[in-house]
Amino acid sequence: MGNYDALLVVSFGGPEKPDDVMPFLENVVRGRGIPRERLLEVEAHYQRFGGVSPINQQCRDLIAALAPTIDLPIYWGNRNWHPYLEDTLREMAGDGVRRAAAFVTSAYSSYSSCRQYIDDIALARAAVEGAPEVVKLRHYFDHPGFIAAMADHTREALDRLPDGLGDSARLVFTAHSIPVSMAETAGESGGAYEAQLRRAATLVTAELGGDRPWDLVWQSRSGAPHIPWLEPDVCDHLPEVDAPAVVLVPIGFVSDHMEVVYDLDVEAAATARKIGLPLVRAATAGTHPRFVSMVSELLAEPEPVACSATCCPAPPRRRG
Ligand SMILES: CC1=C(CCC(=O)O)c2cc3nc(cc4[nH]c(cc5[nH]c(cc1n2)c(C)c5CCC(=O)O)c(CCC(=O)O)c4C)C(CCC(=O)O)=C3C
Ligand SMILES: [Fe+2]
Repeated sequence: MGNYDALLVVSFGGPEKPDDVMPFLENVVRGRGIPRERLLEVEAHYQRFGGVSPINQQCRDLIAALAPTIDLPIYWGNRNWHPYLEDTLREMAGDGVRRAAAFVTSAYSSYSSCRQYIDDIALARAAVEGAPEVVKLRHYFDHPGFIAAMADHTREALDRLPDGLGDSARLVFTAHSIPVSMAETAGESGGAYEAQLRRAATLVTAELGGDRPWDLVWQSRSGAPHIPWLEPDVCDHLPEVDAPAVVLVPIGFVSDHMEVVYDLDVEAAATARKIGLPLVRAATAGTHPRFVSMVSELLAEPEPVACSATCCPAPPRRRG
């Protein structure tokens, strides 16, 4: 069992009022060559929800659910918005925390979903005198707690379909698209992001019993149009589905993010309506009791071996 004196929940961060949106987006895309038009489009998604991303409240809810289950003080720091990791680490140092376990709200290997969190934790630690040591907990995409939560939510979604469609509905798992070059180098030997997503989808489907067919597709593509990203996009895939109904399973996200409430619940839902395809979206893991208890199980495991220095390498930086 790891010898920790605090739990640090590490997340992406998101805006909480209209004026936060552009500064938040600028933090996210700094040096990443994201076209201005894409940024303005994404800004509109956030403004449609009053400039509030669901992600921060999801983090607060998770921490509230974790508190009674974990015998450690719990802190919260984000990469891209308040509360920033650096501020949280300063608070932890002031409280005398020496060694914290980090639970990152991203289950998979890739630069964006793992290495970038590790790098940002290291940068924040370097800026804080006496910062605690931070041990990142292992990837949990295949942990029985995450799988049970997603299987439960998938079952609930199947039950929400109109009469009789549950048995023949196709499961369409979705995850954030990433550049093909990032996917090819994900993990210790490449391809880990997609392989882990396929593994999680396989485990969730197995838990539902039978041999229900499923697909893994992508969403929320960003970047310049000439750079290849993982395909197909969920909206291009739906018209190709040869089944009377679909349950979308956002296996790539552990809680509701703007990508879930806009890209799936608005865009993909509109696509399905247009083609007359009954579609429901499974809930994200969020504060499902098995997902919550998974965190204390991870804390009780032997300390994880850190990723090697060459795991999930950074893509080349563009424009400063
Ligand atoms: C793999 C992955 C995850 C899953 C792992 C994880 O959960 O961390 C994830 C999560 C998230 N991504 C988020 C938001 C954004 N991601 C962007 C851009 C990008 N994402 C990428 C990948 C991922 N992103 C990539 C390769 C880019 C291109 C720029 C770059 O190379 O970095 C942009 C720029 C605008 C645009 O979309 O073009 C935004 C606003 C939010 C917050 C949502 C909210 O507010 O609720 C969350 C949780
Ligand atoms: Fe993203």
